[in-house]
Amino acid sequence: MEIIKTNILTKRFGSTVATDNISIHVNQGEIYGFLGLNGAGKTTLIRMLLGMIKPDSGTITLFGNELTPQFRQWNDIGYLVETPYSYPNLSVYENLKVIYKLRQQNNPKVIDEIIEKLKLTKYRNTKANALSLGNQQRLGLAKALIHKPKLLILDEPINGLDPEGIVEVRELLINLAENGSTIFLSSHILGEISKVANRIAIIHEGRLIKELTTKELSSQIIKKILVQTTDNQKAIQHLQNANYSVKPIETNEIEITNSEALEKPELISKLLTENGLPPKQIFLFTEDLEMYFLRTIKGNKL
Ligand SMILES: Nc1ncnc2c1ncn2[C@@H]1O[C@H](COP(=O)(O)OP(=O)(O)OP(=O)(O)O)[C@@H](O)[C@H]1O
Repeated sequence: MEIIKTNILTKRFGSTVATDNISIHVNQGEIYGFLGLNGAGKTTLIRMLLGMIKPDSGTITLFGNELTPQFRQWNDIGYLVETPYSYPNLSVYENLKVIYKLRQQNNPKVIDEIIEKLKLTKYRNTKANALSLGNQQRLGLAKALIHKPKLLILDEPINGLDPEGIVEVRELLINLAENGSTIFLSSHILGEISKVANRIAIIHEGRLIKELTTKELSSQIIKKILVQTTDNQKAIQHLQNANYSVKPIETNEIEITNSEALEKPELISKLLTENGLPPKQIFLFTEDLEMYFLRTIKGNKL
């Protein structure tokens, strides 16, 4: 079932086209990563999904129902948009109690359950204004999750979290999706999104550039083996005789790109050693995810 569907969604601010004819869909149980540099249009799209701003043109369908003023399923959605806002003079527990009431919940146990889930137990009675940025973010996530929404929309959810917090939130999101929740999350960090999302959309200057599964993304990342020996010219001869595609590169290394070589780099080592040219250096180069991102954006600018 399609939980989110946008159809040629456009929003302008003066002469800036913040989102330009964006059509995407997100299926139930998916973690959908919405990836773009700062200013790409991520928050604008999220604010439209949440009915906070109106598109200039195009439509949004959530849970199969078009988003109009009559839309009634807000309680099925949890969200965290930009810096989470909390009541500064209320404690973590009191802040959550406000949301609990707003969400018309009727089992007070859920407040402490969510506090525990987000590892905020130690800060239960701490005022929001005394929390670290990371714990404010955890409180924001707790507020988004307290009513066990079917759809979770998160704008840069790992902002401010330390590495341990990032891993915890990643595991939490994966667990929620495994239990049937649908998660739409934005980020400008491709490495992070690729660890958690099933599908990824790349947005740049308001336009959807690419939509692909995380598997497809991994197959599009450039990988190669780089070898250095005491006599690269001789080494190239031996490698070519064994049917490897090789070429010398400026860094005094040999580049090998065959998939067999990538799968079994030890065979390269063995071949060269047997021919009296043990590699001085051999390593598997994998394109940095940020490099992939920039390469994709460049390709679409032409
Ligand atoms: N209320 C507004 N008024 C004028 N321009 C806006 C407004 N909101 C967004 N924009 C512009 O629209 C474009 C997209 O902004 P948006 O905040 O959606 O990007 P983003 O991908 O979320 O980036 P960031 O991660 O920096 O928040 C930017 O050029 C931004 O300056």
